[in-house]
Amino acid sequence: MPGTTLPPFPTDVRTHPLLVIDYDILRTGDSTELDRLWDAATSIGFWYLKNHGADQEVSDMFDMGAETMALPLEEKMKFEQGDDGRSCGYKAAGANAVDASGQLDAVEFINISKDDALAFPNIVHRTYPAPTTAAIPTAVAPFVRKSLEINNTFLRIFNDRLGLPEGTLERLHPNDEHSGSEARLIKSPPMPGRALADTATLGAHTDFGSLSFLHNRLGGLQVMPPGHTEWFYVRPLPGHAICNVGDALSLFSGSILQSNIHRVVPPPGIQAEYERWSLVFFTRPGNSKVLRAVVDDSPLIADAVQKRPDQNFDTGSTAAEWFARRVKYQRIKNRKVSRRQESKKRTMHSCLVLVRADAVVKTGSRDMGGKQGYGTYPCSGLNSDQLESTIELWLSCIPFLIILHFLSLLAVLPAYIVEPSR
Ligand SMILES: O=C(O)CCC(=O)C(=O)O
Ligand SMILES: [Fe+2]
Repeated sequence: MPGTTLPPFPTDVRTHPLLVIDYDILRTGDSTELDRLWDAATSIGFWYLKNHGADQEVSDMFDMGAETMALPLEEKMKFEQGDDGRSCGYKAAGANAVDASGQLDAVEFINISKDDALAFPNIVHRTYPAPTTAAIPTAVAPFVRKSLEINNTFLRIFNDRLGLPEGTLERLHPNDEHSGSEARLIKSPPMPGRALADTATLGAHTDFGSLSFLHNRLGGLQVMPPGHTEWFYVRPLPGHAICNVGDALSLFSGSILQSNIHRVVPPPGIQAEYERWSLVFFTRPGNSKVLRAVVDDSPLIADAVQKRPDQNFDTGSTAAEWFARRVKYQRIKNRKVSRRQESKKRTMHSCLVLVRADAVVKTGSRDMGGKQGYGTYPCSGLNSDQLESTIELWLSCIPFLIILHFLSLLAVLPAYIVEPSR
């Protein structure tokens, strides 16, 4: 809660260190800082950012969040995001699944579209609860503008390092095209003595978009770094944002930039007794942009793609279509399946788990979050939807194969029957 003194992050839990990038130094074009950012973005895809200059905007957003979340649930539900794949709006705790078994999430959040924030008082996508709307000109729009400025700086740097013609990545993320870019304010309830400290409150996932600019105060965020099979906490550092690469940018770059799997669990130790608040800005590609590696414009990306023939670098989907599918699938209501479908899904899930484990072992790379994730399975070159359809197709062929087998037996059987009687 804004203004509350929070207990320190415990020293006895497993954490993963991230590189600290200094935004002030980065903007001067300092080559050491640029190299360090490149190292972070191409290894784990996560880094801390200090001196980002967004402290006031972040603090105003947390105030807006506290007022919005204090509304009665009934009021917040009038602005629910719905089940049709739209992200902006309110999401109540328990509306999303955190894993394939259907375990529910424990966080509530409000997503505010960059398009609504920048067009205010015009409405592009939807309306928001009164305290959110009142804060759009004073808190939300300034936070969105600052976040875009920072993420666009990263895009320009990555553009240069990837050897792309000037402005390529920025043209895939135009500020003035409608997109899924949005600010998200998340609240998790206190979870004192929670027995299932290992149960995610926000399920394991990779971020759909291109870049995320995250601010949290309490622990709970965990990453599974490449080459590991265990979760590590990311220690929150005062005044430092946590930045990460998402699936779309990873795809554009032919997987040179890494989109890493992460999740949120209850804060460790005594911190679990406090409400957990976090704030993210997601930069996502323009709605009309097709999600595919930019091979024609960069020999570096073309080479990276060529070295990964197992991976599909052309989704054939626009950012709008891809994003809507991901959001929709997270909703628990869209996961309700009949008992027959349930067992079929379970079979498919087992297949997916095998394929995913195989992918990690074979390539040393992370999967993109499986059923909750948004990306491709490296060893199959398919995204989770495509992989699921392929497995479904194979499973549906089984009865046909059995009949074929039976018919071929019938064809050879007379010979067997006639033969012995001779
Ligand atoms: O709350 C956090 O620390 C992380 C949130 C997150 O990963 C997300 O909203 O995508
Ligand atoms: Fe995330």
